[in-house]
Amino acid sequence: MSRTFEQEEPAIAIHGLTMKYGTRLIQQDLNFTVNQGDIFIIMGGSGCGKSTLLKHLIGLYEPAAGEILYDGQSYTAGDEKTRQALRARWGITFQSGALFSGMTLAENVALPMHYSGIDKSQIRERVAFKLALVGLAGYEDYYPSQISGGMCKRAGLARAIALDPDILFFDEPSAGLDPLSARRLDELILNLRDSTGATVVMVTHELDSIFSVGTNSVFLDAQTKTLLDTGCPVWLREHSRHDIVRSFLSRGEAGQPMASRQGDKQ
Ligand SMILES: Nc1ncnc2c1ncn2[C@@H]1O[C@H](COP(=O)(O)OP(=O)(O)OP(=O)(O)O)[C@@H](O)[C@H]1O
Repeated sequence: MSRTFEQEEPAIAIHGLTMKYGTRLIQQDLNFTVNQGDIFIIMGGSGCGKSTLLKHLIGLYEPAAGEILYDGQSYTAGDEKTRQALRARWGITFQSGALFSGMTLAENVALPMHYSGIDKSQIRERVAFKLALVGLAGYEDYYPSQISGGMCKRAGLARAIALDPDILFFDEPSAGLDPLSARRLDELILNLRDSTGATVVMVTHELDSIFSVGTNSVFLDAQTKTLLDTGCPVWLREHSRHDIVRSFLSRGEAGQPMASRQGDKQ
């Protein structure tokens, strides 16, 4: 499917989404959009439902109510064929979604390619290209145990972009990294967005990341069990009408934005 930035449809539109575990309500009546090319941050206090929202976005859980659309196409109401076609356009990296330790970096990155019908003769070259994109050229034959945590995260990104996804989903991409490696990962995410044109959706607690790469966001509140605000994090820090959002975003020093912002205003 081609990626057209001129189109009016948002990359993702969420209408009246309610999420539950059994009878336990996590969040209700969420309405927001993720635009093409956004680096969209899902934020909020601990336990408010950020990962739960991400899992709904990638179809791991069914909404208790509401609808999720991609490029105007309903995933929620879609049949399995529609859903499969939509999923094929996503790249996903989970915090715990580590690399397979018994496989080299090249084998890890090649894994999704083997299931996608890509010609075997092209795989090695494509893997090398993806590893080069994340700064790991020449590391094809290393095992995860032979490289640093930051490099492992970057290899995870290479695997997530193996099939040229339109949307990248990350859960706490920089968790466990030292500040310098976390910053490098942010820069990489920004570069990948710019070089591949993918939309990025990520859960993160890290204020530095939120401000340096986030072009758009949603703030979930555990108490009211709904979203309080949506928009560019830098803008929300100054202008959210909710004290709790401004105060959450004012904790600590905010770095200068790295992103060439597409949504500095709401
Ligand atoms: N599979 C599950 N079954 C039942 N309850 C769950 C499940 N997963 C998460 N929860 C609960 O749902 C709530 C939201 O969890 P979630 O992990 O989405 O929050 P979060 O905002 O990502 O949290 P954190 O910032 O601490 O990572 C929590 O109270 C959690 O205990």
